[in-house]
Amino acid sequence: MLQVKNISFGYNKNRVLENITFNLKKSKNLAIIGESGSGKSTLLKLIYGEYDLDQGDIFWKDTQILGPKHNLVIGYDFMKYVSQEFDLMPFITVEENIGKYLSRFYPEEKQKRTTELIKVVELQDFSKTKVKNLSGGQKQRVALARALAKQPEILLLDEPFSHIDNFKKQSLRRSVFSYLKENNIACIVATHDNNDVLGFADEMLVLDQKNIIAKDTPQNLYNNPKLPLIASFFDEFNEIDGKIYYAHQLQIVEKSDTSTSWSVSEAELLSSSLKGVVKNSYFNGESWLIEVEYISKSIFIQHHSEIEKQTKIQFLMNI
Ligand SMILES: Nc1ncnc2c1ncn2[C@@H]1O[C@H](COP(=O)(O)OP(=O)(O)OP(=O)(O)O)[C@@H](O)[C@H]1O
Repeated sequence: MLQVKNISFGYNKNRVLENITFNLKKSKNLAIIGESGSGKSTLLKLIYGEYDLDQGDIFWKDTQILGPKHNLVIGYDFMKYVSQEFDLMPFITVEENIGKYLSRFYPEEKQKRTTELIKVVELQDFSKTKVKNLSGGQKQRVALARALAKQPEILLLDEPFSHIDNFKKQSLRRSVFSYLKENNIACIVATHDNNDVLGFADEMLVLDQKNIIAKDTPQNLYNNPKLPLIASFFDEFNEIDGKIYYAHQLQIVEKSDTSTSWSVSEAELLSSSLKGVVKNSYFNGESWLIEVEYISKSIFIQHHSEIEKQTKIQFLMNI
């Protein structure tokens, strides 16, 4: 188990993180989210032992994680860190980069593991390509495979799929996160992308103003976002009368047919609805996002079709 106990840290006198405490159990997946500059990468680096803490302790099982003041070489065998800079060897191939981290005393085993890892990151067509000739996203995948080569007990991932195109992203996420679960590897993922979290993370930790402001399952935080910062991570949202509503939780009231008058049940609905004027419609794939002016501010409502600008509409909170 990882134990982060009351740690504080600043690069200079200004603190970046203050009194951070949390645990992570074996083979669990924890996502760290927060605005740019909130300290996500710094927290991963501290857990990796890249810096000395100003205060507090970090343990993986019984081993205390110590920074450069105490360790000549940064890092521990049981932990791997994939940073936003991939730090690969450019002049050798993908399989050689991965193989560097595997024992050369068992060549057959080494080849088998390399092939397995290349498959996990879906780079089969590039195994013999020199890393310098790869795209940013392909390099990111090599860095992931290399981190997995030595079977870490815990993996720290900083924006792990940020350079990967949308075609590949979702299948790669499934492949990598299933591999981690099957091999009981704990992981901490710092991310801006809710797709890295929903469906994969067991828990989510939200950093803001140097502190942890929430820690819960993605489901609980999604269903009950106590703060705009949390809701904004998941989806387009609105604050109405101090309450948070996702765009899909608001509903534009429509007539059921082309008749000019409202039915009795529709009229009932209308009596509890709010009024606004359409400012814009944005195509969103499955639906449209309708921007509506409501009491001099914009709110966003998910709707099945485009609505002409300046149309007067009525809408309901539909939860
Ligand atoms: N090496 C450094 N020296 C001084 N300050 C730093 C250093 N690295 C980061 N910082 C500062 O520490 C704060 C936290 O940065 P960090 O990179 O941890 O944030 P982040 O949440 O990972 O951001 P992003 O989402 O943009 O990657 C920022 O204010 C940043 O400017």
